[in-house]
Amino acid sequence: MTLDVITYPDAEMMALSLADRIAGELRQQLDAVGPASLCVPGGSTPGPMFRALSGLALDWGRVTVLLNDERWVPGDHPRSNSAMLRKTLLTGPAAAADYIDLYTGDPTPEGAAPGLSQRVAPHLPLTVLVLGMGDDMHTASLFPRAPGLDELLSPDAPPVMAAKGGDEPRITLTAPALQSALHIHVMIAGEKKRAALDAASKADPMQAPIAAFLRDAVIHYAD
Ligand SMILES: O=C(O)[C@H](O)[C@@H](O)[C@H](O)[C@H](O)COP(=O)(O)O
Repeated sequence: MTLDVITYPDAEMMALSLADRIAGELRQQLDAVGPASLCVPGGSTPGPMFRALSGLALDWGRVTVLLNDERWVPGDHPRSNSAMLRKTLLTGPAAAADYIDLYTGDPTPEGAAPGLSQRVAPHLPLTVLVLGMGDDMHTASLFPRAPGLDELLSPDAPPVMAAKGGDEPRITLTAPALQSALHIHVMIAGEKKRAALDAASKADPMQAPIAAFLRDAVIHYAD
């Protein structure tokens, strides 16, 4: 598979330029179609892009924001992706966005998944999807060879399911929900991830889950 890769001179350029591009895609949806949805990764790479995006002029009140996935920890936990998002994206003008928090406080992600599927379904297809990738080629909480990965990748999967394979229990959007997006961006930094992405482009999604999204994605890369 040939990858559509944009290589930036540095991480700051990647953050600013991707933030601009995403704002343009959301504006286009808001102007021409109706309410927009923006689904974003956790992890450490996207913080600077989120800070840039949060300050851009947009009718944020008509945008729904949600994470690709969440670790099953409370919102004040150091591992909470929501905590990171509240500090970086859901601030300034972007604080007006509607935020779907994937951590519900239920004892298990399995118990919360059906309710979250109902909450997320009206926002599909996603307008803009941004994905990150781990060195192991996982994306969202779709981990290589994890128990139940085949169900998360199935075209019949509900929008949200519990996931295994990370350090703690997780909840994740499934492959069909993520693949619904009108615009898909993969954001990676560092040579190790670039090499992993090249390997993933030749691999099966069960071994390299990011592969399920590469055909329709624009890859944004900085060293
Ligand atoms: O909660 C998570 O772990 C993420 O949503 C995950 O899919 C992330 O995007 C990658 O692990 C990359 O993370 P880094 O940007 O920290 O390398």
